[in-house]
Amino acid sequence: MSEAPLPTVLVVAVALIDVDGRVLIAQRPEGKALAGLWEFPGGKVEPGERPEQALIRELNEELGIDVNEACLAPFVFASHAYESFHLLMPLYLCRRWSGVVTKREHAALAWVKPNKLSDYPMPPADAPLVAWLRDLL
Ligand SMILES: Nc1nc2c([nH]c(=O)n2[C@H]2C[C@H](O)[C@@H](COP(=O)(O)OP(=O)(O)OP(=O)(O)O)O2)c(=O)[nH]1
Ligand SMILES: [Mg+2]
Repeated sequence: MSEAPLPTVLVVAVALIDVDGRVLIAQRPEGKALAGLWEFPGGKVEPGERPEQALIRELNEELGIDVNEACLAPFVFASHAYESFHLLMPLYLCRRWSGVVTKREHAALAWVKPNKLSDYPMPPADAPLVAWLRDLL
């Protein structure tokens, strides 16, 4: 018997890295799926957008910062089957942006050393990403 087909949803996310090598994570707000869990900033790619454009838009909406496309380095990706969709999520690295990181849409923000990321509950799709950051950053 074959499984019911699930839509694949493309979500782009970023590990913003500060001068001390800490990574920004953000807590999903009440009322959204996976509320209370910590995520990498980003969001769904909308029709007609390139992934990098979508990420630049999301970083402006969510954090109030401006990122140059040349400063987004593809890193690793998550591929995870949720109950109702399959998540495909490239994670970029970014060490340069302009503006001040501001909490606009999340419940909280935290700058965290890669080896401490596992202290924060994250969506199941993110576990491999945390391991890559810890091992490769
Ligand atoms: N941004 C982000 N999303 C993640 C991560 N891990 C993970 O499973 N997701 C999932 C949660 C959501 O199902 C989806 C992102 O969707 P979202 O609802 O936050 O998208 P969005 O920012 O475009 O927000 P919205 O306008 O649709 O409300 O990806 C992660 O680390 N970062
Ligand atoms: Mg988002």
